[in-house]
Amino acid sequence: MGLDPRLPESHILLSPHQMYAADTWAMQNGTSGITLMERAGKSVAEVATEMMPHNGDGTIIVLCGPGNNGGDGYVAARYLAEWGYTVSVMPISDIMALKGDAAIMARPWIGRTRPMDLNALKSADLVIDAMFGAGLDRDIEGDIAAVIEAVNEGSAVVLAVDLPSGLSGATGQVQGTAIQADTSVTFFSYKPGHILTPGRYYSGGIDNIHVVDIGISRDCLADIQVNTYWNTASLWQGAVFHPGPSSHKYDRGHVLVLGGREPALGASRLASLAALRSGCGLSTLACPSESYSIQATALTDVMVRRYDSSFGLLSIMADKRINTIVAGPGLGVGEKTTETILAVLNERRRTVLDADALTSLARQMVQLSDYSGQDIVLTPHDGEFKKMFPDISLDDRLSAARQAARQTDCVIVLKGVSTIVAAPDGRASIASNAPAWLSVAGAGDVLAGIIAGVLAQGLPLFESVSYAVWLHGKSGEVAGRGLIASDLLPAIAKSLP
Ligand SMILES: NC(=O)C1=CN([C@@H]2O[C@H](COP(=O)(O)OP(=O)(O)OC[C@H]3O[C@@H](n4cnc5c(N)ncnc54)[C@H](O)[C@@H]3O)[C@@H](O)[C@H]2O)[C@@H](O)CC1
Ligand SMILES: [K+]
Repeated sequence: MGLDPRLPESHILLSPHQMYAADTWAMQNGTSGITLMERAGKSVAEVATEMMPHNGDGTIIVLCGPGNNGGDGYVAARYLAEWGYTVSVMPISDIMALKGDAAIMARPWIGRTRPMDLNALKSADLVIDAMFGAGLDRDIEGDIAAVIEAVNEGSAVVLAVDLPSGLSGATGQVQGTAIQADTSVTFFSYKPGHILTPGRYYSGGIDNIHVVDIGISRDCLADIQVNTYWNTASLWQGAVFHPGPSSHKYDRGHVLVLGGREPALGASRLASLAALRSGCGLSTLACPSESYSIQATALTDVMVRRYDSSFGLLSIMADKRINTIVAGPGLGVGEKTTETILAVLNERRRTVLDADALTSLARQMVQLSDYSGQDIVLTPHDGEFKKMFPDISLDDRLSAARQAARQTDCVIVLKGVSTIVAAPDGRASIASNAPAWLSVAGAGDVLAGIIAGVLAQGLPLFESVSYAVWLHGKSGEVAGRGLIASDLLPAIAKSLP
């Protein structure tokens, strides 16, 4: 079982670097490294027993690496042997070169230590991967890569200690090659690499990553600048608007969606309806005169206005109750769009820029940082991101989103399997709840609308956008396989927390 997302602080993700700080804090405050390792290894052994037949049959091989991850492996092996399992250790490096806590933990191991045997690895019942964890600092190559390939090709069930070896805990990327684990046991908190993809899949999937308490007090967090979060309820639940008995629609904000011309009329409709479903009080779609009657006929719950110039748009926006704007879905790419967006930005409302708005801005090299201090959200997918930020590599998506947020002073929603929300102040959330079938035409338009609908309710920006991304993923799950974008609209209502 993975971590319960409703638990307070379950959303905190510590990078390997921050985890070292937590370990160090614990050691300076009375818990020795040996004690931490003993607890870590014991909890690995406990999870291992759940993966083995209960009659004690079957063979376990523990692959032990050169550092403290290997130390955890020796402890796990000792407990499993004590509990009657057939377990052997296969070190991937010279045991005599072990240092510190790992060397201390290798000493009491009196069970079988065997030389590397790829065939034995392939046919074991369970392989415990204690080769590398937080200390992975380069690509895996050569003999060790061959060991990993043998484990991945073999029939053994695989339990990874802390992280599957070869997986970066910071980025979720594979360094050279990586163990494909069925289950992982990590300590104190998830690491970003467990939630980001492909790391989440290499770790066994979110429900199969156990986070265990090894006795590190939460007090250590006071000394660690946590800025990366799993996008779950405990991150944003304090920031969700729940209308009270006397609440009025005007308390819940008014979203204005800027629509364009044929053939993409549905996109802005989806966004304007998604905004309403997400709890804002009112939603208006502004569109050019030529598409007015089509949009007005198609929409019942959304008000429809016409505008044919920036001037016309500004007269609609003279209504100060309109507090959030969505520009992009179906707006069209080009100079006119850029001009419209600049007119909107000068009005200083909360603004969501998506799709055609992003492409138009990228072409004209508009400096969004000129609007610094405003609440602007950009929602690029990879293609749009590359056009907007050609100098930022997407190899490490978390860093890329953070860099773009800092550069533009906007909140970046980098859409993908694990959508990242990054704020200019360095905070970032990573979502893990979007089902594969959410990737359909129009789903992005719905997301832009949900974000605006939540933003219109006036709650803190980063938490609101993270919540909106979560709600979009949840709606995809509720709508189920085979969904089309408009199925998401009723599903939003069923997904509200
Ligand atoms: N006292 C502690 O600090 C605790 C540490 N814990 C465990 O310790 C781990 C971190 O230990 P370490 O910092 O020793 O790091 P690791 O054990 O993850 O690995 C470090 C070692 O691997 C080598 N290495 C790194 N990348 C390599 C590559 N690509 N190819 C070959 N060799 C490579 C390094 O040179 C170093 O010798 C955690 O993941 C966790 O499992 C837990 O026991 C909890 C307590
Ligand atoms: K490992």
